[in-house]
Amino acid sequence: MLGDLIKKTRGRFIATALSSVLFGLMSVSLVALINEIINGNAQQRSTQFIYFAVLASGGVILQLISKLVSEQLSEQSQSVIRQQVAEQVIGAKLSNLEQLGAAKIKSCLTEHSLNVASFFQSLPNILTNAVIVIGALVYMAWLDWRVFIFALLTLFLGSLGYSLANVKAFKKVTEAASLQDQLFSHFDAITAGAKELKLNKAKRTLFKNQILGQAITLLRERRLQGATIYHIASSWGGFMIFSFIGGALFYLSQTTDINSAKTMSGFALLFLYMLTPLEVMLDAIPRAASAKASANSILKLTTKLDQVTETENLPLTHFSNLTIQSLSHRYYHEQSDEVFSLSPVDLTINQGELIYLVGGNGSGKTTFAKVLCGLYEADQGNIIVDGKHVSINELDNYRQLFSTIFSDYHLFDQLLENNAHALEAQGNQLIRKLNLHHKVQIKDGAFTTQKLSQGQRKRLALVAAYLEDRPFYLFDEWAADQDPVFKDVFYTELLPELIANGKTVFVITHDDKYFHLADRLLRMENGCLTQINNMEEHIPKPPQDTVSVGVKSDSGKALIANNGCSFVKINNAV
Ligand SMILES: Nc1ncnc2c1ncn2[C@@H]1O[C@H](COP(=O)(O)OP(=O)(O)OP(=O)(O)O)[C@@H](O)[C@H]1O
Repeated sequence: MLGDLIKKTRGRFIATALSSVLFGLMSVSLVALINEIINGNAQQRSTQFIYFAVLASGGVILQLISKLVSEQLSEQSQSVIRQQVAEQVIGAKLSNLEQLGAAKIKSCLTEHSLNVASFFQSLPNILTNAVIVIGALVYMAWLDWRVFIFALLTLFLGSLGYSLANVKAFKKVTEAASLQDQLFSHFDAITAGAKELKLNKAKRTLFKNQILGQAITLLRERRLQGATIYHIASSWGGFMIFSFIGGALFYLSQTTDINSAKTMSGFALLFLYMLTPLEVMLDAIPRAASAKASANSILKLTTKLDQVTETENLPLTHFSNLTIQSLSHRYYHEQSDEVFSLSPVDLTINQGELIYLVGGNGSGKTTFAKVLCGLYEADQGNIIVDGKHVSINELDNYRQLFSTIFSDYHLFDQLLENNAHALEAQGNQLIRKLNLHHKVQIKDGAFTTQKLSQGQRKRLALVAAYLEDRPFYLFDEWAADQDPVFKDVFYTELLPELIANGKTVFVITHDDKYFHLADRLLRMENGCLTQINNMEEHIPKPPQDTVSVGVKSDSGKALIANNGCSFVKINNAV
């Protein structure tokens, strides 16, 4: 993942790395120069001061450049990761997304991306400090090779302690990363379940303390455990550094042949100068571990998102007949070890047909609709459009035939049409037709509001679907939350209008009152699709008397109350 990031931010990464390395080199040279100035003679000093001025001002400028470019690098890397994950999510199969759940995806798009990007941003800083440490070691070797060997030995022991600690700490950090994904699903529940939590104090307390509270505590504990191990390792590293300084000083003070003022002051300067870079590098290790855990989470997510290679062919814009042959789909429920299967379906739909699909809850109507419009890849079977087989790679082109409103539809604020402005007049006309004009309009290619009732929002979704102007319309219980008047408008006006305009319409419905309007009636039962040929038997007889669930009015006449379902005359209303 880091390699990919470096590739995508190459320009800024090279600029940051280069300025950081140069700054590191200048810093070490400055230390060496200071030591030369302290121990040099008066003759050399004027030239040395010129060098000092050049190195110092060059260092300050390079540090500024490095900070500025690194800031840009951080923002760019964050947007690259987010864009990359978002693109993969958008391109993934619907079944993958449903299996993974929104929480994991959100967690990767936010926290995990930020984690990786912020470590990536600190890479140049780590590089600078690494250069300073390496430069200091080289200068040390030049001053005295024995101290240099001693330094290498210390570094080896220090890093050995770190790598041992890292094994344990990384487990905690990885665990924390997956706990964070779970926490995001609880965050979703806070807003999605706001009404339920507000209405039930006991549930709210349990959710707050046991579900959310425990998840937050567990995450905090794992992060803390990981950080504690790293801090202990860091202290071990600090101990090794001071042991080295102490040991080196002891050695230098005991060794007469190298006990020159220049060597001693050189080592003193180096020790002091190396302390901060070493600490920065030690501190970078826990952040690197956390970034690695986040990168792994992102990688795990993206590898579970199957991307389909699309063909160069143009999307389908029309069809005369659409045949599905032995098409089936199955869900596997891991927790209950159960399977729901849609039995192989054979069906031909002709352009301009109005088809109703009926069936009980959980019988598989929505699943079939998703397979029909290509949202789910069928486990077996074929889709044939005008005699041409639709391959998996052409499924996206095939999907462009459909405009759908499922019960969990999402209505975008923007129309998301290339010619959105040109469609405004038509859209506003439809809004008027659906009696929403006093609530909402389309302005600048977007709906002015979505603060509408459930039924009104669904009508607005219908406007958006109409504007898509696709040849095949699929409505999954669209009318379920419409009032009787609009139900009637939908079945008796809107659907026939769509058919009259050459569209094909597939409606999932429970409204038996309108079954007689369909060209064909299909039934789904336990995943089995059948066609109802004797439609009359399934169409309720029109009521012989008019309506009413009634109560007696003051005048003694029965009041008519339309309950929106079937109409029953109650003669003996009291
Ligand atoms: N995303 C999913 N993952 C796993 N199983 C699913 C998924 N969606 C639906 N199911 C299962 O498939 C079966 C059929 O569901 P489906 O939504 O197709 O029924 P339906 O006939 O549309 O029901 P309803 O009338 O209640 O909308 C159900 O038993 C359900 O548990």
